[in-house]
Parts: sequence; C-alpha cells; structure tokens
Amino acid sequence: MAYSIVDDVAIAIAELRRALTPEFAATIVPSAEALAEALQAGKKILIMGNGGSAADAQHIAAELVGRFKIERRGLAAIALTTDSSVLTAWSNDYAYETVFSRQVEALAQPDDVVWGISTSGNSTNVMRAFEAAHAIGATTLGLLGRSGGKLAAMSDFSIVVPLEHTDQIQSAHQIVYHAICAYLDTVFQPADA
Ligand SMILES: O=C(CO)[C@@H](O)[C@H](O)[C@H](O)[C@H](O)COP(=O)(O)O
Ligand SMILES: [Zn+2]
Repeated sequence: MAYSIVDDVAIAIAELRRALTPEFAATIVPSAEALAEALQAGKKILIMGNGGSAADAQHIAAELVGRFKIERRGLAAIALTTDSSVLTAWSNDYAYETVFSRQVEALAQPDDVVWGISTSGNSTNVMRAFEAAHAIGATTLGLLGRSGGKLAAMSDFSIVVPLEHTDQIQSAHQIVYHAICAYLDTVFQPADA
C-alpha cells in the first residue's frame, strides 16, 4: 500500500489521544512540583538527551531561561547538549557515554534537578548522568517512553509516555514539557501580574 501523509498524521493523532489520557496527565504533576520546588529553593535544572531529545533539552532551557507565556523572572536551566567544544572534546578524548555525566559532575549541586529525556529509556549517557547525579545528591527526573526502560528505575521522578514509536513519543514529550512550562509560569508569576 502506498504511503500516505494524511493517514500518517491521522494515526499519530489517534496514538497521542490514546496515550495522553487524564490519568497520564496526572503523572506529570509530581515532576512539575519537584521542578518548582527546586527552583524556588535557588537550585538549577540540568537537561539532556540525544538526537531529537537533545533539541527538546535546548527547547526547555530556552523556555525557562527566557520566557514561555508570561513575563516572569528567568529560571535556572541549562541544556547539557549545547556546548560543542565540551561535547566534542570530551567525546573525542574520553567517551560519548560520559559526555553528560562529566558535565553533571562539574555543574550539579545537591538538590539540583538532573532531567534526562529518552524515548527508549536506555541511552547509556543519560544513565551515567543519573548515576553521577545521585552521587552528588541531585534529584533525577526522567521524561521517557515505551515502558520507561532502565532509566525508569533510576529516576526519582518519571513521566513515561506509553507509546512505542520514537517520533510519537517525542511529540508527546513536547506536550508534556510545555505543560510543565505553563505550570512553572503560574508558580513564578509576579504578584502584581
Ligand atoms: O529524533 C529522532 C527520531 O525521531 C532521533 O534523532 C533520536 O532522538 C535518536 O535516535 C536518539 O539517539 C534516540 O535516543 P533515545 O530517545 O532512545 O534516548
Ligand atoms: Zn525525531
């Protein structure tokens, strides 16, 4: 059967509707509250992922450091996917597996939130970063897919999108993190707004 863009989009929408139930949405709340609590306490958020999820990490940091929908103070978030010199030097000289854990070791403080994004839940460099986070006393948050993979058990807070296809999980992740950004907007809304 010939490929159809129209059918593909319809299938993606149907899959998202099937997965993003109110029950699923409720699982986002503890993670959003943990992020707000950390930021209110003066802690920061370190975000990472590979491929499309690297783009998501940068997207989230931009929403938080800059703005989402309202005027509020900047929120402390750093994507660990953006410094090409750090990424290439460390991966070239040591290993790509430790490219995020090295940055966590260098940057994370106790009670910061180390936020990993992985559709499979099995990316080794994110797992290594979570190990480094726990050694420092930082909190881990996994934005995951499928059944959560190995990262589910390594996450203090997790959001697992119950879909199988990477692209559809990524679409759901974007809905999830935009909802988190909207929540943080309400938490950090200026009193006079
Ligand atoms: O965007 C896509 C596929 O839609 C790819 O770039 C994808 O993110 C990469 O294959 C990643 O390496 C997958 O890693 P993960 O989600 O399993 O942690
Ligand atoms: Zn993609």
